[in-house]
Amino acid sequence: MKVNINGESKAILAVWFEENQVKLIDQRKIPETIEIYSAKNSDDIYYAIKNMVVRGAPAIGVTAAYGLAMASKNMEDMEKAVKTISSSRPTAYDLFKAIDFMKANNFSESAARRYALEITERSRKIGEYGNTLIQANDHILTHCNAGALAVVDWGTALAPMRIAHDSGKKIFVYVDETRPRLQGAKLTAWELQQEGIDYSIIADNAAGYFMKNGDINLAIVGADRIAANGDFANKIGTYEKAVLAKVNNIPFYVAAPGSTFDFSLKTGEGIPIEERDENEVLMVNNSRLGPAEGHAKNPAFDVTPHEYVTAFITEYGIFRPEELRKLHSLIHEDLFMR
Ligand SMILES: CSC[C@@H](O)[C@@H](O)C(=O)COP(=O)(O)O
Repeated sequence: MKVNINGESKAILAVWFEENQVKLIDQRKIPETIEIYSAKNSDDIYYAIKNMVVRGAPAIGVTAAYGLAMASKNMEDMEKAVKTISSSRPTAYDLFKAIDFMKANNFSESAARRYALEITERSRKIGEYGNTLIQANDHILTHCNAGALAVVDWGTALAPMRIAHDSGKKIFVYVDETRPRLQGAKLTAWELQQEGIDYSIIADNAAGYFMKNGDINLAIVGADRIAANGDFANKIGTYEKAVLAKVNNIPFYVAAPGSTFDFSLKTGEGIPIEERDENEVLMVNNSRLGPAEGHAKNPAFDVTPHEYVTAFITEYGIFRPEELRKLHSLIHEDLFMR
């Protein structure tokens, strides 16, 4: 991704491996500053994923892959390292896919590097397929952050927008602020700004207003886990946006690589939904909302039923929910995904 550092445009990745450390852009600090977090063992990897130094399903997977390669080089107890890293967050399937990939490849550094390269290249392909769905002057809604920060580069939902913009299509993006962690307002807005793509941040409860007024004509979001029937988990608030899109006849696309599809689950009912600390909801800029004794509920994801999805944009092409069997066979035949 392009990043402006002291007036100079530089290309950087969200996650990389250097001198036996896993390097992460600290996403808790964006957009204020670009700081690098260096993970030196599997406990650091656990901390980084759990506390969202790194977040976004594919980026979590790549971090786990590098983390296991690092742990193996450091002669950590690998059973313990796998257990620690897999307990960091429950919802994104990419985490478990990456751990299985590393187990099957003896936790080697070359395997982790290959995993990262594959995921990055696949998200670029998602961008190319997704670009075919975007017309000049489209006004596109997105939720949370499914951009380069959430992968390694390119993104999933944002990759089509970046490629459309680079190919000269003028587009405008409506960015849901995405309470409580504000991935939209902080991360997506920052990425679009770096890329020179026009956008406005909107309050989480404003999408219906803009859809009804005809201001939004397309929605693209990412996913954390997609079941065999196309029900999918994504950041809390995605479900209501999908329902609103259907009511307003707005196409609603989900962009995700093969590593996010969990075909062992028939429907979205079995997707584990992470419940995070209530203080993420209660505390805003270090001040507390509501009464001192008040409590909050904080599910990090919701599940959108497949009937609200127009199609899935993947590195294998674009598939309507009723075509997911075909995608299942393609993923099954793909040696990297096995
Ligand atoms: C390409 S990222 C896809 C999803 O992981 C993304 O939309 C999302 O919901 C991220 O949630 P987060 O809690 O920030 O990890």
